[in-house]
Amino acid sequence: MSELAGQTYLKMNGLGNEFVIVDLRKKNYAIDADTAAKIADPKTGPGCDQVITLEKRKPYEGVFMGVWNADGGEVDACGNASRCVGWLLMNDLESKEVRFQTGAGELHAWRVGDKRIAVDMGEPKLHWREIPLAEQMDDTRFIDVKLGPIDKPVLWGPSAVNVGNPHCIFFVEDAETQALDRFGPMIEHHPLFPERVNVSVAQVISKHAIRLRVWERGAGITKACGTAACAALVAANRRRLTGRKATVTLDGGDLAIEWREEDNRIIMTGAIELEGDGRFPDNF
Ligand SMILES: N[C@@H](CCC[C@H](N)C(=O)O)C(=O)O
Repeated sequence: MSELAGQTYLKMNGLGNEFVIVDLRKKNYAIDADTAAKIADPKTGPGCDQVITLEKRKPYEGVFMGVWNADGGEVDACGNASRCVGWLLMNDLESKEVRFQTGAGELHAWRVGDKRIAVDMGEPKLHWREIPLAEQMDDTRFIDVKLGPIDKPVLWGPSAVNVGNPHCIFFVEDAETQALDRFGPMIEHHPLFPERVNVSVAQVISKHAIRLRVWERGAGITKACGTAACAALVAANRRRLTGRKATVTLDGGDLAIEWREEDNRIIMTGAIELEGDGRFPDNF
């Protein structure tokens, strides 16, 4: 039996990217990788793509948002969960904006509609050491990695961007036909990415529209990935394929992404959904 037995949780999603959110701010325990994986697996818990914890975590001031992938690994950033947590905290505080902490730094979220939230996701990191890559690549707009079997590559030369977590983005003519379920895991575990990587295929529709499908590190294909949408817009703009503002269409819906020229920060705007609450069973 774990310390979560009897504890309540919320189910939320951002464009179908599913979260179980556990509020541990008044508890004196944290979750670990095994517990996160047990919560995320629908055979043993409520099931989700990411487990999100709200914590008082030292040395952070204020509320800390913990992000745990379905495989149990803890990571630093989650765009869709940031909108969900922003919405929850703003409701708690009866406020129109809020700041909270993550492993990737402080985030600022504000309300732009009833269940529509904007988040300042910070500045992208573009140097190969910051992605991180295992070897020097001076131009992260086009890195030397192949998607598919070494002797018969299907795609090659993605961009790499870190937006609090590592992303690699392949620009393709048709995102729908890419076998992301086959190639996603190969690239996620490619030795060029020492912390593994989130893998996207991006189809540029126009200067202001991108179609994106994502294989998430530690979670597989999800209906939407907010940080991937941010990374894709940055990569597309660096390749002069789009402007600095675009609608990114994921399987679960649209995100508006802007990479601001004046301060280099990425603003992500999109919907959130509250599905309901639940309680971990007494024998959890
Ligand atoms: N779904 C998230 C990203 C979650 C973390 C990611 N899988 C990673 O391992 O970095 C999003 O909306 O950004």
